Amino acid sequence: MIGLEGATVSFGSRVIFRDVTFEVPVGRTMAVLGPNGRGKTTLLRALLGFQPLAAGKRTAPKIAGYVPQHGASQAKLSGLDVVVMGHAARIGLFGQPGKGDIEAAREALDIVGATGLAEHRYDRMSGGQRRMILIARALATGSPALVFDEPTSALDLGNQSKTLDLLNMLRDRRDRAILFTTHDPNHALAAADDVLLMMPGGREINGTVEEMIVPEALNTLYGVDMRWVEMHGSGGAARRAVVPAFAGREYS
Ligand SMILES: Nc1ncnc2c1ncn2[C@@H]1O[C@H](COP(=O)(O)OP(=O)(O)OP(=O)(O)O)[C@@H](O)[C@H]1O
Repeated sequence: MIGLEGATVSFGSRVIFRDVTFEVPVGRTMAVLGPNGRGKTTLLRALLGFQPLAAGKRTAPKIAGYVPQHGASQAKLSGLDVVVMGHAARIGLFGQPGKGDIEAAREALDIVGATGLAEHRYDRMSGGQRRMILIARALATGSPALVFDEPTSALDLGNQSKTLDLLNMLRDRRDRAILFTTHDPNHALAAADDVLLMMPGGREINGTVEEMIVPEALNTLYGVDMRWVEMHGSGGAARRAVVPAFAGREYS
């Protein structure tokens, strides 16, 4: 389980969030949405213990799989080297990775469909390729908690779809607590069970996807009119998406 209880974080006199409580049990996935600068990354960092809490407490395993928004460029390391670092906390600072660590890393690369990147230099990869390596690194920790900071940002539509499929595949295993941030409510519809909304003005609310991803709440969240659209997905099944009223183009 991962979560916060009565958690407050401030930078100097500026409170980023106050008295936030939520939990993600093993087997569920939560999406966190909120406007730019509202504190989503800070919340993830607080959850993982990188950011001290001014009040409250956090629950997280000692080692969590964390996928940051931007991975540092890790000069001259191969994709495989970076994924093996997912085991670094287990290996220890001066330890050498053994056969088992390399096997675990290769398996994680296989799960994310990035086996072909194993021998490529990480610092020469595109943003999307690095993201896949970082996801594999998080899986290689073997942790029951996975935390993703905007896993679909800066990805083209095809890679957004692949990343959402991957999140769903991990969710369907129901053996981890998964948390991800996103700016797209449809990504919460696609890959989450629960949602935490960090509302403007410092209020947080959480509930199931069905309760939280509704036009009224999103109107308030972003200050933009939102509406449902009905459509047929690639499999022919009826689907609902939520889009801003500015989407599309007038036609007659
Ligand atoms: N170490 C820090 N010291 C001071 N202020 C900080 C620090 N880290 C973050 N902030 C501020 O806290 C606020 C929340 O930042 P954060 O990155 O958590 O927002 P976010 O919701 O993830 O934003 P975005 O959607 O734009 O990525 C911002 O105003 C940011 O400038």
